[in-house]
Amino acid sequence: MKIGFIGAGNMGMALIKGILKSDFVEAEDLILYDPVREKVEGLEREFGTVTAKDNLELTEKSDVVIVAVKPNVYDEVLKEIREKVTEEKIIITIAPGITIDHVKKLLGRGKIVRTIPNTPALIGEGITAVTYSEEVKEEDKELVRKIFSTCGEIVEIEEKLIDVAMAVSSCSPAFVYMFIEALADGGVLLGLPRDVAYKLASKAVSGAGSMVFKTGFHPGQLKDMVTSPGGTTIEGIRVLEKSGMRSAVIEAVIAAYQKAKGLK
Ligand SMILES: NC(=O)C1=CN([C@@H]2O[C@H](COP(=O)(O)OP(=O)(O)OC[C@H]3O[C@@H](n4cnc5c(N)ncnc54)[C@H](O)[C@@H]3O)[C@@H](O)[C@H]2O)C=CC1
Ligand SMILES: O=C(O)[C@@H]1CCC=N1
Repeated sequence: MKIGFIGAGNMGMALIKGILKSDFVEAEDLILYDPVREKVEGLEREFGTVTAKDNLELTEKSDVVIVAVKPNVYDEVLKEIREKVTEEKIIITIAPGITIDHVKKLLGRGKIVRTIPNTPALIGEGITAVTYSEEVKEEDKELVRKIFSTCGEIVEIEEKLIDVAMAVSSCSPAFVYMFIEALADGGVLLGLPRDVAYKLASKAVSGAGSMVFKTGFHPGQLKDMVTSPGGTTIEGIRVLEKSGMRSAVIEAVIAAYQKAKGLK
């Protein structure tokens, strides 16, 4: 089974490296194209992936094609590969705002899978939201699950919620990095060495995320387990609530979602 990647930028590269770290496919089963040839030739040298001459050759040789270009390049790429897309090929999109209907109109055929991954895929800690066109059979879904499971978790949701998932899990790593920076800055202000502050802050954030994911406890319950009566944490919470932290985060999610509606 051959998996092609059109585009090896930040997200494409995270998925490629996530897949390479697993033993799901051999490196030679990954066929890559990016006009910035150094990106894919570097992978070929390091891992033994295959560099395609162009997107057409990539599509012809691949059973699954993952289109990992910016939303405004999608139309150009889909029109370019159209002649090589057969009924049996699985075409996977990873961009906000690109609907299954839109891809179908441009390609005319193929099994379309719409996903939204995130960059922690690079270390196998990603999560990908997935939705399928009706042409996708159960065995194809199983294959898609296996591909994205090499990069972390997957959730299957209705297409109308994909861009909501994008805001919550694909944009949010950037929001969380800002939070980590801010936590560390606070520590540095109070005298912690910068490297120690990043270690403490990042592990606290990933550990807290895992507590929610793995225990299934309500985040409020976990928060209460940290917050001793009359203690230190509640003092910090008072300041965060006064500063409108929750509302700011909700507004950020809405803004990211709304932006997806106008993309392409
Ligand atoms: N960066 C992220 O965290 C996430 C990105 N996405 C989506 O993934 C897609 C890619 O985003 P990034 O990797 O961040 O962007 P990027 O700009 O880092 O990568 C895009 C890559 O596409 C290549 N490219 C441009 N024209 C091409 C063409 N005609 N054929 C083949 N390759 C071409 C570029 O050279 C570049 O390497 C976007 O649609 C983005 O919305 C989705 C979820 C998360
Ligand atoms: O910022 C962006 O547009 C991309 C899509 C989701 C995360 N990064």
